[in-house]
Amino acid sequence: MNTPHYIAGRWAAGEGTEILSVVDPALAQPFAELRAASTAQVDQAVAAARQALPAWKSSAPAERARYLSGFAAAIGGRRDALIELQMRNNGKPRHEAEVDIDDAVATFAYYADLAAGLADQQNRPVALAAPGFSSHTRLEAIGVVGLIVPWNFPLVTSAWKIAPALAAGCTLVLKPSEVTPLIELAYGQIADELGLPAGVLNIVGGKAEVGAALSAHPQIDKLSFTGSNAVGSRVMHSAAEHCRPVTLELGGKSAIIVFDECDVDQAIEWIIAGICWNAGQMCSATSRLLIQNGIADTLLPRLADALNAVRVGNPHVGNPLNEEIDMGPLSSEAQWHKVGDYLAIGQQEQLNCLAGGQPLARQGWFVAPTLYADVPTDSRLWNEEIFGPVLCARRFDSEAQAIDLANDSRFGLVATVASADLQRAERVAAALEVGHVWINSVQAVFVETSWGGTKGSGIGRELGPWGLAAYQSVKHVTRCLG
Ligand SMILES: NC(=O)c1ccc[n+]([C@@H]2O[C@H](COP(=O)([O-])OP(=O)(O)OC[C@H]3O[C@@H](n4cnc5c(N)ncnc54)[C@H](O)[C@@H]3O)[C@@H](O)[C@H]2O)c1
Ligand SMILES: C[N+](C)(C)CC=O
Repeated sequence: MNTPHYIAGRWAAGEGTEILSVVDPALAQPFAELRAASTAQVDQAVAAARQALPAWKSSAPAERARYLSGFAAAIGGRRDALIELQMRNNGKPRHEAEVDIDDAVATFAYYADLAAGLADQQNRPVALAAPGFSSHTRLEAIGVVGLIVPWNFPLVTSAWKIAPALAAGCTLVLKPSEVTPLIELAYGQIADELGLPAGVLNIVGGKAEVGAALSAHPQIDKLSFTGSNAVGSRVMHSAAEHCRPVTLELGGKSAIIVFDECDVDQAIEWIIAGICWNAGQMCSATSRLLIQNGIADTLLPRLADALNAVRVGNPHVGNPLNEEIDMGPLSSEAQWHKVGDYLAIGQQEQLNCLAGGQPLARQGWFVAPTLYADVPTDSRLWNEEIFGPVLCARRFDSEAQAIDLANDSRFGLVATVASADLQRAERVAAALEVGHVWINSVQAVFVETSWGGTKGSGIGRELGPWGLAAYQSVKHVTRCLG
């Protein structure tokens, strides 16, 4: 890949010093490499976005809606290629890669609709208690936005930022993760195909240096970052230097709470989906399992059996068994070492391991789905985001105790409540300090609902109308009628 950066409507070769290796994690083998952008190219991308801003910001919302619908259709048109690339570069099983495409398509289609409705919302009068004045509201694009994303759901996390930013009238510079630097290039190709005005959407690939240059850039009006807390904190520091806004979608250590009256088989399905989807590499992984005492002795051994039965394998397109796997490898060697370190800590802490507990001895970066029972609340595994298929369980007696345990975390992204008593489930959902709660469900995410965390899991919300508002600036025009 010789020209992997999209700047001012042109494809450019990288001028940075770093080489990014694009790896198939199931084989632990690189299949492409590319040169990162230089910081001068970051400047060029931001300058292009700045130049494109006045026209794009003042374009008719209906025109922006047409482009967004075009993105939705064109992603759908690339479905097979994007599925295969995600399987190959992320190690996702086919059915998971399909869900990501559907999510990206739905996101662009949804924000096309919201953009189409923007004209009606412009200049709406505000009722004032004071006589003698009138006021109306203008919703304006925030400006040039820098979007920095991780590798675990590359197409989706980018769509959640690009679509509302374009709908609002912002121009943007996207920095994909160095682990998955090819997948989001589809957005540049689509921009080309649709004739999106040059500079409205720019993509610069690279590692920390490129992200840092983008987040510190004086010509950026807002940063939206999805990734780790460590880097999110740096991005926020850079934003603070310029007193500009940030949206941060960070890590999690989310709880799934299973009450006595829950059906065991259904609970196992939700628990496994919450920890094995994307091999546990989800910000929203429900990696802390809280089980009520009355069901724990039945549930735990059956859960261990079910985890041992998860079909872990190579999702590679060339593998004839690729349709029959439930879970692929971890997406990178670094992540495999990180998860392996936590499994070693689990051994040192002599945790009660009921399933897995080891990286798998085979080619590729595979880890067995792992379950530790009765994990102490001061264990590192109980408190830290592992980002792998590692589940820590504890028992509880009462509803109040479950809520306290679930809320006892520096994170607050999501939670799942499993209970046949819906009044109880709603009560617990209301008491949880998180941004999204599922009741008796796998982690279904709908574009109309919000996404984002409380506490250390981030600042702001994506998706729904809140995701659009994140790229809008509110202005009031007040007139004296006298
Ligand atoms: N809350 C959410 O919606 C959500 C979604 C997906 C992932 N995540 C989180 O992302 C993390 C995993 O992803 P990751 O390993 O790619 O995260 P990461 O923080 O290492 O990297 C995220 C992005 O930041 C860039 N980056 C690295 N150093 C930078 C710097 N100094 N300045 C600016 N940018 C820099 C990276 O190149 C990458 O593009 C997990 O903590 C996970 O919980 C959160
Ligand atoms: C934000 N989401 C749900 C796509 C992925 C979390 O890691």
